Amino acid sequence: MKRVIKNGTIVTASDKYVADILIEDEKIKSISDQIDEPEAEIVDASGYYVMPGGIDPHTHMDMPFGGTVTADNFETGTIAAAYGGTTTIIDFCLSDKGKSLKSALEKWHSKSQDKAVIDYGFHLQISEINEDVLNEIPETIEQEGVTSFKVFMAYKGVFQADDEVLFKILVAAKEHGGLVMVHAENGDVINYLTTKALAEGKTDPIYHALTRPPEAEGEATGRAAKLTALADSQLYVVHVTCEEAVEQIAEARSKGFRVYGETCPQYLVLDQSYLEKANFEGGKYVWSPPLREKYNQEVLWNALKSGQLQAIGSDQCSFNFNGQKDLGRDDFTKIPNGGPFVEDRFSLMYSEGVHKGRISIHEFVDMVSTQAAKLFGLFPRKGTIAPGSDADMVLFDPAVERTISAKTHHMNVDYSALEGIKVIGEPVSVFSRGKYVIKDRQFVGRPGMGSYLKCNKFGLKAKDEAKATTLIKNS
Ligand SMILES: NC(=O)NCCC(=O)O
Ligand SMILES: [Zn+2]
Ligand SMILES: [Zn+2]
Repeated sequence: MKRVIKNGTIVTASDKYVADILIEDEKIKSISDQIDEPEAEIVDASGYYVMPGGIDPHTHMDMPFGGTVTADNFETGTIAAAYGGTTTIIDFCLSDKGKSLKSALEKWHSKSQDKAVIDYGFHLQISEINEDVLNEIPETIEQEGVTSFKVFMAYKGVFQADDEVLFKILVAAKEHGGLVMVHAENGDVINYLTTKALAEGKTDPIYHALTRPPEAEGEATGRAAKLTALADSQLYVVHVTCEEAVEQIAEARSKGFRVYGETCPQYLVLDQSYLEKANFEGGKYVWSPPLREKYNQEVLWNALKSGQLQAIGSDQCSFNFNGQKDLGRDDFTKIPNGGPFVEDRFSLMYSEGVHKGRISIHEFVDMVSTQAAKLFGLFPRKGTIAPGSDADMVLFDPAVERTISAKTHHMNVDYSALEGIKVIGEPVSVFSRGKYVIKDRQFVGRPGMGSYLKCNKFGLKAKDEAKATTLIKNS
């Protein structure tokens, strides 16, 4: 099957130009001023940006957490992702203590295959380390194509791992070409503060934020960065929310350590005051790390612009307000942590970032797609528009104005944490490996059309290389 996307404005992390794109089977075959292919189907992209499909490096689909299971699974979650312009997710596979890493991956494959409508890879969460786990890591990287390992420094008694586990994983990752990811909050301090708050009768959602202070995130981020330096390894800090954490990442990077960071749209547009909404409405905004005081938003935008943070993940982890979030109506620690963002990540970043003049359109593409492809071993198959790359593309209308609402979103969740926020720009059509998933704003894909992606080993200094390439091109 051949398709030509005509007259669109192609935008990548480094370039913007009008040209035609020939798609043959699943790949981009060629890009040229004018492509005339008599047998090809023509797609008119005049007036649209043609951008690489979004890559969301942080999702939790069909994940058991907080005594319940996320509202979105790999089918509903990836359909929503596709509506939002995302063509690849990298989901967190949870491993069980005492069981093999292979069995965890098998479980995640059975949750996702036949369901996902876009391509997907896995990060593997690890909370214990022993000889068996260490022996499985090389095979996990080489054969399973899982090259990133997640350690939670918080959620005491559930996922939390100690520094010995983190350090051993950092050493193993260095040796075998993996990238270690951390949820950086000091879980022991948080455990003390939450227990104390409950004993004092402080049960409302706002105490979720007040018992997880930014210092606890900054401390854990700095500790993880220092252990990374000691192991001469590589680290990706997920969902960075505050000045205290950004400072630690910037300091490590200034010393030349391979420390990378991600933030999420929710931390750029919402703040701690949302947790104070009356009638338990604040429970809708409970996730970890928590929303912060507003000044942190500018800190995060600046960190993205200056390259201290590289990528944008959604941290999609949806729970219904009715029946799930309300498990914690009388005790904020029982509110399942997480929010629904996979559908809005791409458009929100365009609208708040590019439309409002905070970032360039190239920085936008870099943050929502290219950097994740580079850091997680998918580039250049994913994350760009170039001959030989997968034909994962978004036709994006930058002129549409719309309002985010649970009434119109496609996530399987009964509220939107972004309800009422106006955005400029909308994905009109979305291609996954050359096939329409979204055509003229309608889902036309089918469950199972997404493929599992084996990721390549970590490539050193992905961000720095990207910057160097841009500088050479612009000079
Ligand atoms: N973020 C959150 O509250 N839930 C998902 C799990 C995690 O990323 O910490
Ligand atoms: Zn986390
Ligand atoms: Zn997460």
